[in-house]
Parts: sequence; C-alpha cells; structure tokens
Amino acid sequence: MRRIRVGLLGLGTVGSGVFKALKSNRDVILKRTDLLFEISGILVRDRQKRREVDGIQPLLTTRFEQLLEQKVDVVLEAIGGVEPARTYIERALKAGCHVVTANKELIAKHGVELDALAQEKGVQLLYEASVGGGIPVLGTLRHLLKSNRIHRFSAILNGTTNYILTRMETEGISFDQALAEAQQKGYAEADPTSDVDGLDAAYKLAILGRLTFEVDVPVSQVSCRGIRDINPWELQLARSLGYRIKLLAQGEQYGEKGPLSLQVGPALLPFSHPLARIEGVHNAVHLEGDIVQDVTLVGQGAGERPTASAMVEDLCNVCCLPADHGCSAGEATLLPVDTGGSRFLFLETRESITQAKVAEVREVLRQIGLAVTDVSALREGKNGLAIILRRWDPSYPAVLLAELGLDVTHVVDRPVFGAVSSSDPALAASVS
Ligand SMILES: NC(=O)C1=CN([C@@H]2O[C@H](COP(=O)(O)OP(=O)(O)OC[C@H]3O[C@@H](n4cnc5c(N)ncnc54)[C@H](OP(=O)(O)O)[C@@H]3O)[C@@H](O)[C@H]2O)C=CC1
Ligand SMILES: N[C@@H](CC=O)C(=O)O
Repeated sequence: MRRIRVGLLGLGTVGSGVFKALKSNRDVILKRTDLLFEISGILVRDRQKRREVDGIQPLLTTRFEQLLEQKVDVVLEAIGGVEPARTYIERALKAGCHVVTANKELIAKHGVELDALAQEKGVQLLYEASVGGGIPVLGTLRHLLKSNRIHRFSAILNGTTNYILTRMETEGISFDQALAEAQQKGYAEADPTSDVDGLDAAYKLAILGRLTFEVDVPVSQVSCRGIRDINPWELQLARSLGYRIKLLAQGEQYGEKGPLSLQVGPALLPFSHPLARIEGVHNAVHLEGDIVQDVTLVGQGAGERPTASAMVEDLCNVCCLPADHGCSAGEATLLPVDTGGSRFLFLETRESITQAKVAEVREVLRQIGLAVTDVSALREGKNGLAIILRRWDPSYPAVLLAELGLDVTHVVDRPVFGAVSSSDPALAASVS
C-alpha cells in the first residue's frame, strides 16, 4: 500500500464532493490501486464559514504555503478563476507535486504553458473535470482514441444552460427561475454569466479543440453566443416544428493540419439528432474520427458527485499511470464562423397570419429565390411566422421585412444543425 498525501484547494461544490468521495470510496480505491489517499490540508478563503462536511475543521487553512510545507504529493485545485489558482498550480508543479484541476478557465487560457511546466518538472497535470463534468472525454481522447484523426465534434458542454433550456422547454418556467435552480443545485459557476453567455462552454471547447486537433486554441478567437435571449415560448415553438434548441459547441478541422472552425451558440437540432435528446444537467460529446467513425459520450456535466468523480479518477491516474504529455500544440488558424447553413427565423407580427398569408409568403420567397424548407404560421396565441431557410445570408431579414410587408415586432434567427428536410414528418405535421 502506498500512502499519498493530498492538498485540496477549495471546499465548495467540487472540493466537498472530492473530500466525500475519497472517504466513501476509500476501500474500493485501495483495493483497485493499492493507494491510500490522505488529505493533509484544505485551502479555503474563509475558515469560519459553516461547512456541511464532517471532520474537516482541523484541516482548513487560508495559507497555501502551509499546505506545501506538509510535503504533499498531489495538489487538487477546485477554487476556480485564473488567480490565485494559476500561481498556486505553478508553485505546486515547481515543488514537484502532481496537480489535478477542474478549472476550465485557467486551462483554456494557460494550459499550454502549465502543461510545459509539468513536463519540465517531471510531474503530471490532469484536468479531466474541466470538460464535461463526469464524462471521461479527455481520457478517452488521450488514451482510447490515440490512432484516430478526429476531424469534427459537436457537443453540449455546459450543464447549467442545458438544465435551464430543458426546464424552460418542458415546464415553461422563466429563465431566471431555471437559473436560480441550477445555482441551488451547484451546477453554475460562481459568476453564472460565464455559463449563460457561453464562455464556460467556449473554455471547454478550447480545451477539447487543443486535445483533438493538437493546436493551441486561443479562447478569445472562439466564436461565442449564449442563451440569454431564449425564452420558454421560443423553445416550445421550435419543439412544435420538430426541433430542440441546445447550446452547441462545435469544432471542425478542414483537412489534416488545415484551418479550424470553433464555435459556441444556440442551435436548433432535429429530434433525430443524438444531441437533441440530452436533457437537464447532462452533457454529451459526439466525436467523428477517421477509423472509429462516430462516438457519443454522455453523462452529467456538472454538480458535486460527477465532477468529484472526474477529479478522483485523475488523482488515481497521476499516481498509477505514466505521464502522457501528448503532442506539442502548434498554432491554430481559425476560420470565420460560417453563417451560411440552414436557419430558423421567426417573425412576430402585430396581425394574425392566415393560411392565405402563409401561401403568399411562400410565393414571395420563391420569387426572390430563397431556398425555403418550411413556412408556418405561429400558433399557441402568438402572431407571426416561422420560416426555415436552407441557406442563409445576414442580409435576409431586411430583405424579407421589405418584401413581405408585414408589421413585424420581433425577429429571432438561429442556426439549424443537422439534416433539415421538408419531408421530415414532424415538420410536415407542424404546418397548420
Ligand atoms: N460546480 C460544478 O459543477 C463544476 C465546477 N467546476 C470547476 O471547479 C472549480 C470549483 O467550482 P465550485 O466548487 O463550483 O466553486 P465554489 O464557489 O462552490 O467553491 C470554491 C471554493 O474555493 C474556495 N476559494 C475561492 N477562492 C479562493 C481563494 N482565493 N483562496 C482560497 N480559497 C478560495 C472557496 O472558499 P470558501 O469556501 O471559504 O468560500 C470555496 O471553498 C471551478 O474552477 C469550476 O469551474 C468544474 C466542473 C463542474
Ligand atoms: N458551470 C459549469 C460547471 C461544470 O463545468 C456547467 O454548468 O457546466
């Protein structure tokens, strides 16, 4: 049996989960790895705060130096944000400790230099919990898909927003209420702006992109839109047309070592798409590789236990497995986001839309040469039109408003992801 001394940074949702998991699964871990983990100290901001976890008071400290002085073998970082987490991790690596972190912001922004520092010092830095919560996606890429060239992935990478979208769609509750629930369950970031504006998913996309395409992905260059402007009614409208709206993270490489496209934003997925069925706090990553073809990994993307699971697995791995520093990261060439795919457009109008008006709109669209998949009158007490176009140009809304002569009060456009066909039965059925 090997005793491993662990320093834990942070005792919030994730840190408490790690503490509890090491206690509850101590025997399983010992039996399978011959490792006995002992928490030597826990760094917090406020020692006086009331804690739900039993037996931790003597371990708490507010001084990082005190943890390092205890000659820990591994540092687990679960405080979040760039500073002081970055300084603590650098100091731990320089002191010869392995480091495990859940911090996507830090790894997205400084992962390349921290990986290099770990390699230089002959220790490991693992961050499975930083992407997809409990889903072992980074480990799968590092260890189980080594021989594949992954050319594309699409993913749901934020538990908070997927939870909010699911609750708004299925229960009709407001955005604010759904967000408050996600916060109460421990899914959201300390500042939930990062979740709802898509940044958290962009950090995870940058990390996934780096591992998948072996290039350094500057997070500032990832195109990113959040879900703030989506309301229950829009979600239900999309559903009535055969779609779910999801905050989608997509990465694609055009040719080996070719340019990349990386984007995060809300998109409509047809019910038949594998990611359309991912609900609540679940995340999913759909990978496309040249040999494996396609693989979808699904699991809880946030919360105490799934995230703790990912950190504890990393902890076991840094002690059991040889270092895998992967490939060096080259420079990425990022393409501007392609806005030219299928698009869902809804125009809310002051007057109600009759079937005669729908036919008239179809004809106008045909005459001006727009490739249309569907046009339908809005229902459920709203006035307006839902239009699905096969190709999109940002100038279309202005053209449409001018040509259709409708008194439009509200316009929303969203990309449609996956196959769109006018013969889709759900779509056909929705046309009233
Ligand atoms: N929540 C989740 O589902 C997931 C979170 N993550 C990531 O895990 C990390 C932690 O998240 P989470 O547990 O939710 O965060 P919390 O806000 O719940 O907990 C943060 C903890 O860190 C401590 N802390 C914060 N700043 C400092 C500081 N400057 N010095 C010392 N201690 C500090 C806090 O101390 P105190 O208790 O005294 O305030 C608290 O114990 C983040 O990087 C997050 O992005 C990753 C995957 C999922
Ligand atoms: N706030 C994040 C937590 C996990 O990474 C999320 O909701 O996904």
